[in-house]
Amino acid sequence: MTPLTYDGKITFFERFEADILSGAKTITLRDESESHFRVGDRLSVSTFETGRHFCDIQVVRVEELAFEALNSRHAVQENMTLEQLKAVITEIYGEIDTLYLIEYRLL
Ligand SMILES: CC(=O)Nc1cc[nH]c(=O)n1
Repeated sequence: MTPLTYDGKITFFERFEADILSGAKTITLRDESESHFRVGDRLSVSTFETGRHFCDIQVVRVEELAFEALNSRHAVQENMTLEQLKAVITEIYGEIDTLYLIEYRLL
């Protein structure tokens, strides 16, 4: 079998791992420091807390998104309610105006 070559790495909090692996969470919303991902990139995914690798993903969409434009479709793609999603983003990034939506598929 040909080994996977990676274009980069990304980390997720452990609390999101099960949702990613089950396919319930198909996007992630990041700040400008993680806006460099490109469609087609194959990423090694590990936990933020310990760096444990738990899957590989391929980026299928990258889009700038205003916090104010977050809607219930984004929430479904994050497996949360819209209220929960806004609270999680604010908890992670504080007050933030511009996000980067990264949609991915599991490899
Ligand atoms: C580690 C980290 O920043 N994780 C994040 C941030 C935003 N969304 C997400 O799914 N995971």
